[in-house]
Amino acid sequence: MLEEVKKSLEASPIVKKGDYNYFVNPISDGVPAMDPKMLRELSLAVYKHADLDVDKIVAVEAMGIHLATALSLTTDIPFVVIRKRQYGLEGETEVYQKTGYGSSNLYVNDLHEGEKILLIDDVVSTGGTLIALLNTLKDLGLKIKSTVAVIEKGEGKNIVKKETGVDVISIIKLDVINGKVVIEKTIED
Ligand SMILES: O=P(O)(O)OC[C@H]1O[C@H](OP(=O)(O)OP(=O)(O)O)[C@H](O)[C@@H]1O
Ligand code: HPA
Repeated sequence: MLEEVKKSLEASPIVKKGDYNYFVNPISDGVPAMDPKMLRELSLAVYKHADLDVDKIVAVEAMGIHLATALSLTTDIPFVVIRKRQYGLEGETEVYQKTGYGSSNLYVNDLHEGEKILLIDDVVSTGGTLIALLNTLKDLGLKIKSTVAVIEKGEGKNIVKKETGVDVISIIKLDVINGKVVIEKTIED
């Protein structure tokens, strides 16, 4: 298990975004093309390790969406997307997200006090995105049963734990060292 995922990640090109070493991969970018076997493998790993006693799967735009879709098709749990687009719907909540290379506003819709959720995204790196979202989702009175970042880059998970107290489930931990992706561990090791 996860051998194809590891191979694909190790082959990721690195592009510079300012000082930030950004790896490019099907899981985090949809580039190059995603092998459906790999998506199934990742989805199965999330299925095995996350708490699925939830009302909704919550995806973060853009690169949480395919992961949430795959999990939703396996579990029959509905999913909702936290978008970068503002709709101005009643109850919409704005969240400011900052990553290692940019920032934007995110918009939370159709999540209601007391609902149990599984939050899923592709990568946790500086933790900026998950920290901002977890704080907002807690303020909205949601019960966050699982938080998944399929890939943990660097110290992302520890930073989120320190700032929010939340344990992020990650399937693969990696870092970029000397211009290359190095896999540090997987959830199965
Ligand atoms: O831990 P952090 O440093 O916050 O990085 C993680 C975030 O960065 C990427 O999002 P991005 O805003 O690039 O959007 P995308 O999903 O549309 O690529 C990724 O999808 C995560 O949401
Ligand atoms: O290096 C990265 N690659 C892809 N997505 C990301 N999201 C945060 N960092 C990265």
